[in-house]
Amino acid sequence: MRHYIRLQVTSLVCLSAAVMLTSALLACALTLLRFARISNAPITMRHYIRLQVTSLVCLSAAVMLTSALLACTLTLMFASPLAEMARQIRLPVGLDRDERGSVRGNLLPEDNVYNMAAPSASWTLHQRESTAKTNQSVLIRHPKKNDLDPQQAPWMRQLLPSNVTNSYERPQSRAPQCILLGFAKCGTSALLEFLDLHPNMVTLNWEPDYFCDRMYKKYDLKWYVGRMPPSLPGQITIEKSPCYIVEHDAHLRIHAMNSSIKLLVLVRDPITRLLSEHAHYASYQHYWGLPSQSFEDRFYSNRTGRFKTSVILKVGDYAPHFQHLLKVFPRNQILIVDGDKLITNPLSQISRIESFLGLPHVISRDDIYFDREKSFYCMKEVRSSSPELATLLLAGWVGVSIMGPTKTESCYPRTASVWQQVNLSDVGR
Ligand SMILES: Nc1ncnc2c1ncn2[C@@H]1O[C@H](COP(=O)(O)OS(=O)(=O)O)[C@@H](OP(=O)(O)O)[C@H]1O
Repeated sequence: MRHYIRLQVTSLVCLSAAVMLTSALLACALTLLRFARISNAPITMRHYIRLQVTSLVCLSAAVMLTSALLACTLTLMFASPLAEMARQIRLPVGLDRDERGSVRGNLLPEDNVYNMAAPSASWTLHQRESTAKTNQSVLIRHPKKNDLDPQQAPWMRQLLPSNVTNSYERPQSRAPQCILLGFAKCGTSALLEFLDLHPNMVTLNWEPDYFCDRMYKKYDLKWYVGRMPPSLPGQITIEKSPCYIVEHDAHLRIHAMNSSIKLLVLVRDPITRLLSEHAHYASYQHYWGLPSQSFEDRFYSNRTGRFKTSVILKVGDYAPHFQHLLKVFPRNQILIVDGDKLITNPLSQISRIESFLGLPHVISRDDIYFDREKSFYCMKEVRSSSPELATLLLAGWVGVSIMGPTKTESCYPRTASVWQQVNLSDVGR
């Protein structure tokens, strides 16, 4: 706290000095200019030019000094909360902090740092073979130099005082080394929350959908990487976007970003999945006061006596999606997680994921409990991922420096409320 107050006071002193110096230099420049204009004394051309030049030099000096002092002030203001964040960020297993805040210990084995190699030369051919849309163009973006490099936030590095954090413990946004591709309504949100309990995993708590058409056409890789929560080396960044598994171009795009990435795919009994999706839509209709649509109305055509070829139905037809995914990625980079077991025995699936990612088995029975009312396993404690940079900067600006991990009980609340709003007789149960 003392250190923080000292930093804030110093930054304020810098700011005041900047303001005073600028005013003094501006006043000087203006006086000289004015003197040159109104002086009745006979003034030679040489004299006049000298005056003008001196005033211009004064003005430039004022601008330069102000910028330097402002930069200094901002650095001091932001450095403290950033350093605080660096101190509080969860350390991956294998690293420890000593009482002075420095990091000690060995990083995880090499195979945890997945290779971000550029796609192989054979990729273009492979791409043509694997996509069914041979005569359509598919937008694939290969990483450009520095796209995936977390060191590309030099301004953040500079803001971190080197005596507080050493070079490799600085939290940075990194491209995910693992992606949860879907399927929607199979428990993807709950799974990600469970995984966030692991100190070596950092999860993004919203769905960027980056590799799906809608976003991919708008944003580049730098944007995507920049959205990832800050992590330390040895920590695996994970994001989930259920559109990736059903949009086959997304498989190609992910491969183009990182051909050795690890992928998780969560599946569940397709009928339960479908009912869940129906319940989800029904709850929205209910919420917006729209007429409710029965399961049959949504999926079954009385006219043709057949199921409608609905996108929602196609999602649960898992096979074609896996077929395509396996054309793009080798089987050993994909882990299929059982969504039904995730509900009854989450630890069985979490443990498989820990092994798959080469991480120590850390998440245990002590981290979760069964909530009878919700009929789901919940987390005893949520260790929040690192705060988003924007929040951090804002916090720094208003002088809030203490941002510890939040400790709250968390349970995924959606289910019970959703199902209550749906008449199950509608869905033939
Ligand atoms: N632990 C735990 N807590 C709560 N919910 C759990 C859990 N494990 C799995 N599930 C199931 O997750 C279903 C929602 O799936 P998703 O998170 O993939 O939905 S979404 O695609 O993000 O909308 C959700 O489906 P519904 O029950 O239909 O809501 C749950 O059945």
